[in-house]
Amino acid sequence: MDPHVFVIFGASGDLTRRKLIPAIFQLYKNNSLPKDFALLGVSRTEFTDEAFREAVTTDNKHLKKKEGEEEQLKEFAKSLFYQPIDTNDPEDYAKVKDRLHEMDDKYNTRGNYIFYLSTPPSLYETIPEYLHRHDLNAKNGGWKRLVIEKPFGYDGKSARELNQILLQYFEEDQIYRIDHYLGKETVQNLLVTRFANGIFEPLWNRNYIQHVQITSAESIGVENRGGYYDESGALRDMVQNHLLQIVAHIGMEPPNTADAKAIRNEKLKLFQSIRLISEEEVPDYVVRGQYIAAEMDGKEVKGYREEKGVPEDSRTETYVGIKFFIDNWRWAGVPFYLRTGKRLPTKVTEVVVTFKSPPHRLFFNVNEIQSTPNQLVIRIQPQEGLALHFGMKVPGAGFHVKTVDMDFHYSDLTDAYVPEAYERLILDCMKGDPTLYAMGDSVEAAWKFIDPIINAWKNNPDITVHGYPSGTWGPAAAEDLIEGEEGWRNPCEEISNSQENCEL
Ligand SMILES: NC(=O)C1=CN([C@@H]2O[C@H](COP(=O)(O)OP(=O)(O)OC[C@H]3O[C@@H](n4cnc5c(N)ncnc54)[C@H](OP(=O)(O)O)[C@@H]3O)[C@@H](O)[C@H]2O)C=CC1
Ligand SMILES: O=C1O[C@H](COP(=O)(O)O)[C@@H](O)[C@H](O)[C@H]1O
Repeated sequence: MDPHVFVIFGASGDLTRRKLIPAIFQLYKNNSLPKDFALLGVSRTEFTDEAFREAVTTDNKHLKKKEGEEEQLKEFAKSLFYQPIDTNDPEDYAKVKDRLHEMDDKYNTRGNYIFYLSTPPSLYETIPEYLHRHDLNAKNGGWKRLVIEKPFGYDGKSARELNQILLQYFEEDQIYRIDHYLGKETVQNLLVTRFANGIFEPLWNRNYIQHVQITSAESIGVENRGGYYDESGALRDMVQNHLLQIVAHIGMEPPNTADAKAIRNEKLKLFQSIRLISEEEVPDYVVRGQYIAAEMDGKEVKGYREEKGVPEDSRTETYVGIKFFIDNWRWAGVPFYLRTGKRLPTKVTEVVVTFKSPPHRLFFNVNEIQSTPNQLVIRIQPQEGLALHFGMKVPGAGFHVKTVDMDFHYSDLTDAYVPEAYERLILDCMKGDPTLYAMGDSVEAAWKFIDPIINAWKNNPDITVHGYPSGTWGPAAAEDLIEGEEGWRNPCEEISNSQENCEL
């Protein structure tokens, strides 16, 4: 890997401490960083190099050190530096440039820079422009890459404008739009499951699949991000990016090669095939909800409107359930269902593919023994793995069918270290591999699906925001989305509030 300086704008913020520094420290421990490497933190807070090092290493509760790693952490901290600037003052970027040149001299980093924007999104347009004014975007004299955190835009129009602005200062191959779900091993494994096996793909279409469900549940509330979240809501925070990326992995056609361009092109085609839900259809296809105070795991938790930074009359959704269709040859007529929410019973993300029942039913159950359609459950997190549910004969007289499971747990595959999503994505950017980053046109295509829903909610205040007690699976109205079918799979049939019992 080339030597370089990794520059973080927003270095005093939560994401830097929570995800970026722990990921880069892990890369350091795995010997994945180049020998000639330095990290420059930039934000307004007046840290010295030393104070910054302490804040993001020794004083960082998110950086989990194993016993005996203190020395490594001290060594790693020596490569961290900090430059306070007023991010809104173009002149101040000269200070960043000077520091970068000093580092090039000292660390032989050769003008190769990654600029990681981990600031409020309002700065995603400003920072690239000011970098350009100081010639810090030019490809000559070393490569330059720009990483943009989510949210990428607030709606389709702003995403398009942001793309246009970024492209004035950086070329598309320099821009890395991060979606950390793409860095999850299990999300990448969706492609391997589909395209490296002969058994799934022949069945992966409207002839055999009855419907597809995708659930991404969180038991936490909005924590200290109420201000941000209230402007965003579950639709923008989770569906526009993470969940639609999962849909793309499930729904896309096989790419002709596994390279970045081929995969990203197929995903784009998939996004373009999702049938838009018109504003008028929104009440029938989309359910929104907001968590209310209740007891969870024996503790009373606040309702969303009581959270810090949230207005007491907020109508922002903390839950969304959606039914939609993909209008192409493969998926014609197959309903897809998505749901995501905060303060649901547990943290779990999974895809459930329900297959059609056989055309003629030979075996009826005469007693309570259950028989359900075949389902493939792909667990993204936690207890990552895959389970196939199918019917088997119960031993004894007659033909009684019982649903049994054949399952695979990722943890059985290897003892090898599985990298965190941010670690994988940062490493790819360092290597100049954009495969797991989103392309500008895909992001815009994903917004096209989201925009009419946002508009319907904005223009029609009569569309209900359903309250749901914290610790439940969301509004009852979401059950009605899955009309005439099995209903949402409960990922934790055993004991709903405990992850340990949330079996595949
Ligand atoms: N935190 C998380 O878990 C996640 C965050 N993100 C995204 O990452 C980005 C950063 O999030 P997060 O770290 O949580 O946010 P924080 O509010 O914690 O940090 C924002 C950072 O930007 C700096 N900043 C620079 N200029 C300004 C300015 N003019 N106004 C306010 N802050 C400024 C702040 O430092 P200073 O005040 O010193 O200048 C601070 O370092 C956001 O876009 C967010 O959506 C995405 C996924 C998850
Ligand atoms: O981007 C976001 O993702 C997290 C969920 O990520 P996960 O890897 O823990 O599943 C979510 O909590 C947050 O609101 C959102 O901004």
